[in-house]
Amino acid sequence: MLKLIPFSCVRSRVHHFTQTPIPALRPAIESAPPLLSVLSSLRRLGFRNTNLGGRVFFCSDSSDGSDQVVEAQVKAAESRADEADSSAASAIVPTSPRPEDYLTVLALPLPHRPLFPGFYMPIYVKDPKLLAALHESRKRQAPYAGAFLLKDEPEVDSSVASGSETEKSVYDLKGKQLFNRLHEVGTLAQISSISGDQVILIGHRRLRITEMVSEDPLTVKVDHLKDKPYDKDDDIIKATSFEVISTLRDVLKTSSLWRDHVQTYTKHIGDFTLPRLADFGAAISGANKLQCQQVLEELDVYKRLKLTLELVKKEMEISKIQESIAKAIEEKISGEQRRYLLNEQLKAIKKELGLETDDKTALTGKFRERIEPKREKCPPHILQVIDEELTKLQLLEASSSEFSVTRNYLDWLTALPWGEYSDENFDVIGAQKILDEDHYGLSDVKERILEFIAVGKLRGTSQGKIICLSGPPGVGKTSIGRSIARALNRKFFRFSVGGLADVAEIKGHRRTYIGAMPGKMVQCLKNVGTANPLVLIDEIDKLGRGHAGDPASALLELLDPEQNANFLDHYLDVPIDLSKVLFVCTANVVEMIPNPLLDRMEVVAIAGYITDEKMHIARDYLEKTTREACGIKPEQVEVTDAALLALIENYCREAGVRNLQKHIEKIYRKIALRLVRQGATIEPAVVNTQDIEPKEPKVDSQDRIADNCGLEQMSETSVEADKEQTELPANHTECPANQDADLEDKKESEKDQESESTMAVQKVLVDKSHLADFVGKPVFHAERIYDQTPIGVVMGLAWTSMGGSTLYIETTRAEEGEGKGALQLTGQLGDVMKESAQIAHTVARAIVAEKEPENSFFANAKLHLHVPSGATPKDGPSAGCTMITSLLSLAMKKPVRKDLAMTGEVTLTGKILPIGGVKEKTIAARRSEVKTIVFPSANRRDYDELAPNVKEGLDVHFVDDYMQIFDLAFGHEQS
Ligand SMILES: Nc1ncnc2c1ncn2[C@@H]1O[C@H](COP(=O)(O)OP(=O)(O)OP(=O)(O)O)[C@@H](O)[C@H]1O
Repeated sequence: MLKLIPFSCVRSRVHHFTQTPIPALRPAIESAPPLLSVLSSLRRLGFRNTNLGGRVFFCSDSSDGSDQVVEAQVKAAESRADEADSSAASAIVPTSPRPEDYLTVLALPLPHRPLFPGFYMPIYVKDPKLLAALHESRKRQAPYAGAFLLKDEPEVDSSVASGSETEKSVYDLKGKQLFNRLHEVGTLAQISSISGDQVILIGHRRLRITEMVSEDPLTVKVDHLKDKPYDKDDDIIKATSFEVISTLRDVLKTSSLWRDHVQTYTKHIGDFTLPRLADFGAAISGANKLQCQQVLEELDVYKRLKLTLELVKKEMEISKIQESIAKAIEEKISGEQRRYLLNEQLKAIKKELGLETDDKTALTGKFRERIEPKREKCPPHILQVIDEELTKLQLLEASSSEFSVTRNYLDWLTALPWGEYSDENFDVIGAQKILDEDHYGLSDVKERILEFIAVGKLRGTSQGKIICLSGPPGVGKTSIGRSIARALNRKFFRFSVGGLADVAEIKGHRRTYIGAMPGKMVQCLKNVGTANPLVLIDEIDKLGRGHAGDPASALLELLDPEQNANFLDHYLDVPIDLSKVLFVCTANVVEMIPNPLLDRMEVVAIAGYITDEKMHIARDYLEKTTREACGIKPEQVEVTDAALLALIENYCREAGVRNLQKHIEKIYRKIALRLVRQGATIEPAVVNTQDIEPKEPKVDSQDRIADNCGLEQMSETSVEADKEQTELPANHTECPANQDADLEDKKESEKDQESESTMAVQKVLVDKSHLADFVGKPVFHAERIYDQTPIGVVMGLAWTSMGGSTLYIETTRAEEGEGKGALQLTGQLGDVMKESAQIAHTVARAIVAEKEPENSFFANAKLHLHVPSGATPKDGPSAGCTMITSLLSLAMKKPVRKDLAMTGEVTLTGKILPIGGVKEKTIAARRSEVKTIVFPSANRRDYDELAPNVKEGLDVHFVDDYMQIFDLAFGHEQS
């Protein structure tokens, strides 16, 4: 590029320099030939060149004695000089074409921004005719055209139209259409270079279109505009320009892009007169095209400066925001980098000091350390797998997924208790003590465990076994499991398989799956840390069907003593010895356990508890634990036997004791609340919350009152508190005599009491009479719906998963008429029960025919047999004998004996077959106050095994044939 610059002293011969270009040079420069031509023109004009510090200076002695110097930045120029049409070489020349030479110009549309004087702008000319015309004008040494900003198309929504579409339609504009779309004011642009369809324009001065001359290519007549005259010493103009400059300077500090603009401009134009300053500011700002056009159209220099100031100020704000965004991001990134670097440094330092080895080494060390103490007991094949995996771990890349799989695998392998066994307890007496400590009764289970211990003692080692405890809910199956573990000194692990449907829960997932885990058994071993725990598999009768494999079969492998010495978990993939594990399963209904599983178990049935047993459990176990759990001391509370009995008989009649436990908890929670309300704290001593005496002065009198009312001692404060809360009960009237007798003593001791009263506390008494205060009104039990069974109604005994219960068979005549004999059944009866009703009908008919030949009841009566409660589904053959009795009662119009209940399957010939659930049924019969029970003879053994307290007071008959029942049921009436 060529530029005239001030240059005072290049050589001694050079005297001064003027900024004015040499008139002789003008033609050469104006025609903008390639650089080499310029250089040769200069030389022809007598300039000599000299090289100073990489720059070439052209010097010449002028006729008036002054030197004029032209500096050529040859370095940049030379590289472009090779291109014949080099635009850069034609350069920004601070000379202007004469207006009279360019009154008619080609109109170039600018789609994006106007061109400001002194600035470059590349544009693309797609119109071939226009391009040809531009080439032509360059050839004619008149490389100037008018550049005008295009107006937005009014109907096109610029936000919707995509950029490329807009551009395309702009290039398609021609002639009049294009003319109408051009802004009036534009710039005289020097065509610096043309390469392909790219044209580089250099802005010179403002133009205004006056009229269109020709359409294709669009040529227009123009006026050359001049800035309005202005006073450059005017204070306001000065101040505005300074503000523009200072704002520009501020922006320059932050924006490197602007810095480049300024450098280029200063280097090549360097014209910072006020109009140019305004143009410069607007041109380099990021303002939109209309704002820029506004600046271009403004000929008043002051106004232009003001417009520019607005734009640069806005630019300043934007650059501030940009700076803060950049800063924030930089801070974040540098913060993270810093942390990373520090961590790396820390690692390196630790490694250097030997404090820490790298991840892999540390991990391997950890696993080796873990397995080392177990090495002796660990089976060799396991050790081999561990060693192989450790070697593999060392070879794997720490970030690879394989690495984490191997690490987790090793974690499990090394954490398992290989060959670790807890010392077993072979002390039968000690074990019995522990079992009795935790549970009342359950003698069958306890006996079985003691046998197990005895065998273990004799053998010197115990064998893994599967015991299945079956029984209704809440009879202590789960809790005795825990107690057995304690008695055997084994670790306890419980898992419930109720609803379990995925085999992977038992056998684990293969290691290749993401998030793979070993099965429950391996988790159990890791958890308990010994290889001989007691594993309680809860709810085995509720095992799910299985959507991925059959969980029952997987359990089979786990439980079978033949197979489980080499149990293979999918995740571990090495055989584990589970033969020393004692499995205890629990189930409510044994029949629901898959047969192959049941076959391998020793089933110990736990029937429900009778009232007497429940009393013991409540008194000695449930009450104790609940009291402790509530933080109540024994001396602070008394629950009477009568209250407990009422609770069992009226509120908690089910087979188990869970409901009883809940009720006891409820009572104790209420007691705790009362005690707290009454201010019970450290010194518990006294009182029945129900039977409150106003004053209680002396110890001897207290004893007497306590005898009558359950009141032992009372403080003033507690009395006051209780007066507010409790009404005096009925039995309060029993006490006045004592009160009267002690009245004087009370008065005397009142003063003494006052000082001690704050610490005294009441004792809460729970009696049958006010049990409802604690647990609400008793629940109505519909088990015994008839006090005296009417004709056609007989009580049967049933067994359910919740324990035993009594049920009635009701028969009545629905219709009568010659030959109408039929039987209708209701009560949600299953197929087996329906069949047994049909059998009963036939047998009953045969008996009547034999006993009362003239009785045509069955032949002519349509009968209806119903079993309440209708909403409960029922099934089974054991109600056969009850149905016959009910039908016979109706046919012979005789009610059955009072307090009789029966159960037994009947054959068509009247034979009685055995039934199940003898204990449950006996207990249920007792609950319903039945005195006489009929069981099949085949069940005699089951009955004999029952505890004496269960059998106490019952008249039980064992029968083979229905006729025996007939005699029992109706014989009594006859007699
Ligand atoms: N004979 C007993 N002696 C002392 N407490 C008992 C006795 N039987 C049951 N319990 C208590 O009853 C509560 C319920 O027992 P548990 O949960 O073991 O019943 P479960 O038979 O396992 O019931 P489910 O079949 O519903 O699982 C426990 O708190 C337990 O301590």
